[in-house]
Amino acid sequence: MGSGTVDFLLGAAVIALPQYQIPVLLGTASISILRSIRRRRCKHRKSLPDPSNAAVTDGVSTRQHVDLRFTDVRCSITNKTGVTKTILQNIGGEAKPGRLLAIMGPSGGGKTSLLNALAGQVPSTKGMELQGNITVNGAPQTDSNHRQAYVQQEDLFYSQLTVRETLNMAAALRLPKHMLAEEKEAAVADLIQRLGLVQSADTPVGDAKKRGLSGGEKKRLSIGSELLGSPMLLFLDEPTTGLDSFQAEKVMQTLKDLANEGKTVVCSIHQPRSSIFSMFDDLLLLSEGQIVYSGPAKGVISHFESLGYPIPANYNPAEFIADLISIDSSAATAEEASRERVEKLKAAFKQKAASAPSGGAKDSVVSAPVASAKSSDDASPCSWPQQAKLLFKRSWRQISRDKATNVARAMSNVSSAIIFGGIFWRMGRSQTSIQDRMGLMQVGAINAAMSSLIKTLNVFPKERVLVQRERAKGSYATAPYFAAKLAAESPIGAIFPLLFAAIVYPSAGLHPKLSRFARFCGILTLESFTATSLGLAVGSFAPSTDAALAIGPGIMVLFIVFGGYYVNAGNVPRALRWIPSVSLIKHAFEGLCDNEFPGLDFEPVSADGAGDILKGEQVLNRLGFKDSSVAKTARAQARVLAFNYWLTYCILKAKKPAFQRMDPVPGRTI
Ligand SMILES: Nc1ncnc2c1ncn2[C@@H]1O[C@H](COP(=O)(O)OP(=O)(O)OP(=O)(O)O)[C@@H](O)[C@H]1O
Repeated sequence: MGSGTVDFLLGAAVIALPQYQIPVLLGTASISILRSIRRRRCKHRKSLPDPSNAAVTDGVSTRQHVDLRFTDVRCSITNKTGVTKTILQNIGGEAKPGRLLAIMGPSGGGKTSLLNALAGQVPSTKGMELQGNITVNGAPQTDSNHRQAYVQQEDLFYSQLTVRETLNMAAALRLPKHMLAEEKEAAVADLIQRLGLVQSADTPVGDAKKRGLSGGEKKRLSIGSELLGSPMLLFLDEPTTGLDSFQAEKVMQTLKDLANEGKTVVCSIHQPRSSIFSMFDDLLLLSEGQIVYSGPAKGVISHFESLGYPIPANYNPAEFIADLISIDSSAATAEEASRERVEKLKAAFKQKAASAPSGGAKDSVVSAPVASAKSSDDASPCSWPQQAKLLFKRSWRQISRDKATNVARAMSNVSSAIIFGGIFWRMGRSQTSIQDRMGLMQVGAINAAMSSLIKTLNVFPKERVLVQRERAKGSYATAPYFAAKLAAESPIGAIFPLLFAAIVYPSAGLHPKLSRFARFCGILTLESFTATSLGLAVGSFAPSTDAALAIGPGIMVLFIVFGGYYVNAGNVPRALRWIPSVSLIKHAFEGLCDNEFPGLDFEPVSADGAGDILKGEQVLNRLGFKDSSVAKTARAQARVLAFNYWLTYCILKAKKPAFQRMDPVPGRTI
C-alpha cells in the first residue's frame, strides 16, 4: 500500500472518529476497573436489596402518592389565516392515587390533547395556546415534586435487542448512579416478572423483517421501560390501540395492577370492550374538547340514565357511551340531532358539577405550573463515556445481529459486482477500453454511494424518533450517542464496498498493482461512509422515512450529474462550481481515475497512433483532473464526510423535542 493510501485512510479514520472517542476509550477502561471493584464488593454482601425499592431516585421520594388535580385546561390553535380552533375547553378533574382514570371520547374529541396537556407533552406548535392550572398533592406541578412517565402510543425499540437487554439498557442509562449493576439487573428481573414477560424475556423485540414480540408484549415492554424511572404517576396514550382483545385486556390488567400498587394511572382510550371498561376506577368523557362526564366509572351509567338515556340491556357500556357522545355526520338531520344531544349532555354535566359540593380543601394556585418534559443533555446519571460505552453496545448489537439487512446488503453488492465484472470483463488496453474504464469508475462510485445512502435513509429517520424520545427523558446526550453509533456501525459498513471492490477489480482487469487495488478499496469505502453521512444528515431533518427516501436520492442525482463523468470539470458553470466540490460521487470518481490511469499505456488503433490516447495521464487531462491526486480527492471526500457528520450532530441536538408551556389561569383555585 502506497504512502498516499495510508495518508488518506488515516485522514478518514481521524475524521470518522470524532474527538470525544478518546475520552470515551479512556473512560471505558476506567469504568471497567471500577465495575470489577464494585462487583467484588457486592459478592461479599449477603443478599441484594429488594428490587422494588431499587428505583429510589434522586431528590424525590418515589413512594409518595400523587394526587393530580387540574382546572381550566384550555387549548386552542390559531392558523396562518387567523382562524382559531378550540381543542380543549375548561377541562377540570382529578386523577387519584391507586386509581385508574380513563379519558374516553370519540375520535377528535381531545383525549390525546388532554393527556398531553396533563403530562406536559403537548408538542410546541406555532399559534398554540395552552392554559390551565395543575397541582400535584396541592402544590403547583413541577418536574421536581413528583415522578411521572408517559407511554406513547407507538412502541419504538431497537429491534434486535431482547426484552431483558432493552430493559437493562434503560436501567443502566436511567437508574441512579448509586445503584450497583446487580441491583439494576434485579430491578429489571422484578419488572419482567411483574409485567408477565418472563416467557419472552430473551426474545428479540423484532420488526417487519423478523418476527419478535407480540403487540401486547411490546406495549408491556414500553410500560416497563417507563416504570424504571419509578414514577408514581403514569400517563398512557391509547395503550390498547392496534391490539387484539386478549392482548388489550392483558395490557389493561397490567395498568390496573399498577394502580392497585398505589400509582396514579391516567390513560386515553377509544372504545374498550366491557371487561376493560369494568377495570376503570374513574372516567373523564370528552366530546369536541368539552367534558360530558367526569367521575367514578361506575356512576356513568346512572348519570346518563338520570338524563333520560338508559343503557339497553346486555350492551357494552363503552359502546353505548361512544354512540351517545359522538356527533353523527352521516346526514344533516342526524348531525343536528346528535349535536343537540351532546350539547345537552355537556350542559347537564356542567350544571351538576357546579352544584356539587367541593370535595376537600381547596388549594390556591399561586404560581404557574410549567408543563415540560425533562429534556436535558445532562440529566442522565451516567457520564458521557459511560453513556457512549452503553450506546456502543446497543448499536453494535443492533447492526451485527440484523442478519436480514446485512445479508441483503452483501447480496446486493456481490450481485452488482458480478454484473459489472461481467459487463467490463478483462477490459484490456484498447482505445475503447478507456471509455469502459471511465464507465466502470462511475458506476462503481454510484453503486457504493447509493447502497449506503438508501440503507441509512430507510433506518435512520425511525431511529431518530426513538433517540429523540430517549433524549427527552434525559437518558443520554447527543454526542455520546452519535459517537457510539458511528464507531459501532463503521466496521460493518466497510464490509460491503470492500466485497464489491474485491470482486469487480480483478474481473474487470483494472491496474495490476496491489497498491492500486488497496487504494481502489479505500476510495470506495470512504465514499460509502460519506454517502452514509449524507443519509444521516437527510434522515436527521426529514419528517419521515418516505420524505427522506424522496430527498436523499434527489441530492444524489445532482451529485451524479456533476460527478465528473457527464459534465467535464472544466465546463461546469461558475455559479454551480460548488456542486462538484461537495459531490461525493465526483470525489470518488476522480480518485478512482487518479488511481487507475497513471502509468497505463493504451494500444493505438493505427501504427502511427495519431489522435489516439496512448497514456493514462492523457485521459486525466481530458477529464479535467490534471492537477488531481488520490490523496487530494480523499481529503476533499473526508471534508464532505466531516461536514455531514457535523450537520447531523447539530440537527439532532437542535431537534430536541420542545413542549408547549402551560400558562396559568390567574386567581383560580383547585
Ligand atoms: N397541533 C394541532 N394543530 C391543529 N389541530 C390539532 C392539533 N392538535 C390537535 N388538533 C385537533 O384537536 C382535535 C383533538 O385532537 P386529539 O388528537 O386530542 O383527539 P383524540 O380524541 O385523541 O382523537 P383520536 O382518538 O382520533 O386520536 C382534533 O380535531 C385535532 O385535529
